[in-house]
Amino acid sequence: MGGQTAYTPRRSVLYMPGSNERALEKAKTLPVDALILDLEDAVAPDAKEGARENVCAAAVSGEYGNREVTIRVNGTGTQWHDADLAAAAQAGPAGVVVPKVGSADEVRSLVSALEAAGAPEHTRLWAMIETPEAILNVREIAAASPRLAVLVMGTNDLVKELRADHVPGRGPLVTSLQLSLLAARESGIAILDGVYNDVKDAEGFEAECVQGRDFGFDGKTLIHPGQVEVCNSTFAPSEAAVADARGILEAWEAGAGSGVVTHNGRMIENLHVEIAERVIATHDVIAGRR
Ligand SMILES: CC(C)(COP(=O)(O)OP(=O)(O)OC[C@H]1O[C@@H](n2cnc3c(N)ncnc32)[C@H](O)[C@@H]1OP(=O)(O)O)[C@@H](O)C(=O)NCCC(=O)NCCSC(=O)C[C@H](O)C(=O)O
Ligand SMILES: [Mg+2]
Repeated sequence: MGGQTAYTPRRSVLYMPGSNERALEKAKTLPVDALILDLEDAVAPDAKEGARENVCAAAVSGEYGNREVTIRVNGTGTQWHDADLAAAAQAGPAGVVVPKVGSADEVRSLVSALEAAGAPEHTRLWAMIETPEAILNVREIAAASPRLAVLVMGTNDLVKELRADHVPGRGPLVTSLQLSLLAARESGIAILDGVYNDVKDAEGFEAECVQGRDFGFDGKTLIHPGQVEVCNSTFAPSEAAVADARGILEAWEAGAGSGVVTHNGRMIENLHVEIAERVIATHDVIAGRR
């Protein structure tokens, strides 16, 4: 496990309430990599059924271009879960996002339910990691099914459950974020960082994007269109990183056969070449989307 797979851009993954038809429309014009059309926390109980119809119609519409469209259903055990999951499976989005997943058994039973409801093969499970139970089981969760493609951190619920606070630097969450990252990388699946709630705090948001990128997240979940551009550029290789990667590959080729060379005074071994190749491949995929 943990081998390199083809890069799917998920730098910016925007939530929008399934009940907000204006937002569903606006999303067609936003430069996001993926969308999470929400039926859970952002939708009031009496709006759930209408929202379910909206998000399924959006998922089958084919109007979102190369954006990955996913549907977040209500959690296992809620009164809406079964109908949400069945409708989402039929709509066949890229992913069905399930909140508050707690165990590997739950992953397997969600996958069985998706298959029983006729979900097409391309519809993958995205599991939200946002409870103490999930953190303590995250290694087994990440490895539970080949249909599980993405872990999504739910840092609002996690802060609530831990009785922690949202603080700059996210000290109270670091252990949970890193355990989840370890689990995702071991199983070779993607992992997305949680949302930043203060949509007016551009500086704090950028700092959290940089932190998530430096930790190793593939991208970040977002709640507002104003967060998209910074997120996209933070989670893409910078021009300097691409130039450096090209330099590493050239230096390696020039020193063909030797197990170690230098580039800009730094030691380069095979593992640095693999990193450089990943940077270039990531850059090429992102450049191809423009
Ligand atoms: C946070 C918001 C409620 C702010 O809404 P509002 O004040 O209306 O924003 P603006 O007036 O600045 O909006 C400007 C235009 O942008 C559109 N818009 C706003 N948000 C979105 C969006 N998410 N997707 C698409 N389009 C959006 C507005 O319609 C305006 O358009 P226009 O009128 O044409 O100019 C709001 O941003 C919002 O609802 N965000 C999403 C909230 C959400 O989905 N929350 C649930 C997930 S977060 C979570 O809980 C994760 C996890 O479970 C955890 O535990 O952490
Ligand atoms: Mg949550």
